[in-house]
Amino acid sequence: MGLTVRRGEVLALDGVSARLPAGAVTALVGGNGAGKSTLLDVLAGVLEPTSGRVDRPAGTTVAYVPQRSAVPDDLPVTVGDTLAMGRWRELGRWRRLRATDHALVAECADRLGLTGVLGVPLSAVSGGQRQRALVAQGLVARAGLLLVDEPTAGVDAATQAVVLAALAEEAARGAVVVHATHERAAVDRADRVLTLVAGRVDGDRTTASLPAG
Ligand SMILES: Nc1ncnc2c1ncn2[C@@H]1O[C@H](COP(=O)(O)OP(=O)(O)OP(=O)(O)O)[C@@H](O)[C@H]1O
Repeated sequence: MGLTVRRGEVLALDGVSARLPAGAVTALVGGNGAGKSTLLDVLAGVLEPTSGRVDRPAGTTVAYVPQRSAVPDDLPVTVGDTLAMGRWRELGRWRRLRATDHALVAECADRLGLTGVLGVPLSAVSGGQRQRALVAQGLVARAGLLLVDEPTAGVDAATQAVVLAALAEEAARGAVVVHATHERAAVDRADRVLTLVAGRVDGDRTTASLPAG
């Protein structure tokens, strides 16, 4: 990669190189402004790097779950709609869900404990349920590269556990899973930890070699 991103006066990423393995969950850590969201944006292809490039196998599909705070609370959609949107990229223009798509939505809703609220407006469920709905949308996409920005921020321990288990299952399916986090529990559950400090990689290691505490 060797990614550099200039945002105004700031070098949000400053020569970032990393290998993101398939079949593993990589936690992206670092303080506020370290460049985590910027790196996810670049990996997702929604932000062009100033220099460097992302090498990914041809045909790799990408699902990007942004921070919950980046999604308006009052979107006029149900939880079920939110999950179904995860199929849109594959369905193309008419977005008519097939039986297999409905089955995938139902399966991911079940995995994230959302079956009972599929018909409820996204604006009427709790913050934790909204977070799970966004993650479920990412799972529904069945992408080769799943990028998730702070999926366990501001949710209770039970929801954190459900979300982290779902990410681990996606990796077990063979996906590259990368999520930005500030939560210790999320770092502990990850297979790899990539640490950013001021836009540079400050550590790229398996969790086994992380200091305790
Ligand atoms: N849209 C933008 N325009 C200009 N500068 C930006 C923009 N988004 C981020 N930045 C700057 O880029 C740098 C990296 O920000 P980024 O959001 O990637 O960090 P982060 O590690 O995700 O932080 P946080 O933990 O606070 O979410 C920061 O200095 C930030 O101010």
